[in-house]
Amino acid sequence: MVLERKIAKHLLDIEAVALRPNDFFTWTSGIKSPIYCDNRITMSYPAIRREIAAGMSEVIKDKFPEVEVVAGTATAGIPHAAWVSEVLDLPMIYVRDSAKKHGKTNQIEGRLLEGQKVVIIEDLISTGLSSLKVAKALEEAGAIVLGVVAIFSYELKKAQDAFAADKVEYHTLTNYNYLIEEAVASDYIKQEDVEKLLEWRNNL
Ligand SMILES: O=P(O)(O)OC[C@H]1O[C@H](OP(=O)(O)OP(=O)(O)O)[C@H](O)[C@@H]1O
Ligand SMILES: O=C(O)c1cc(=O)[nH]c(=O)[nH]1
Repeated sequence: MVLERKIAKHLLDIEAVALRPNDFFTWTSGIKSPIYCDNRITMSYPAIRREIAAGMSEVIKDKFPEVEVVAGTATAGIPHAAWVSEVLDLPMIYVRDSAKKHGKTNQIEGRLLEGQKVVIIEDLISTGLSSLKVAKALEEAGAIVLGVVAIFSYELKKAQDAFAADKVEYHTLTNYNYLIEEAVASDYIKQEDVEKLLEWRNNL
């Protein structure tokens, strides 16, 4: 089984994926969705989180070999960034959604030096705006952002456009299409649900 299908299967098996066709979830962007993928659940499964860290590390070695620092996005990207930085033996930082209101008033925590080459670790990409906000904060702090690596993406057209507009490269371990394929193969959903789920995503 290819890694994309394997990770999708793990997300389904640990019930990280929830479907609520009659009571939509609200995403961070405000989008109302019949599906929510809670990748935070992967923290509770050491074998799966190790597979994610190994997968992300391979992507980084392949696509961003000059990386010097791994940056986690607050909050869900932080634990994965920690595990990836351990695999790659690299420094880690994390980036808050906004600057702290007290203490050192940092948005970026950890040591970031001017001109360092950074890869951002995110758990999930919907519109991509959270990742791109982190990329902007890092660039404003003097970093060179090589790209973003995430576990999952809904592959929304608006996310692809936003990453392209900001010239930020991104890679994910799996995505919505693989998740749906795997959900049908594993009998989590029926063929009739597939059309509805794809139509909903394609119309966003
Ligand atoms: O691509 P986007 O449309 O920006 O959405 C994806 C973001 O939403 C979730 O974070 P959330 O805001 O729920 O915060 P958390 O990481 O603290 O749980 C997720 O962890 C991503 O960071
Ligand atoms: O866009 C979001 O906020 C979002 C969607 C999703 O499926 N899972 C998640 O953690 N956040």
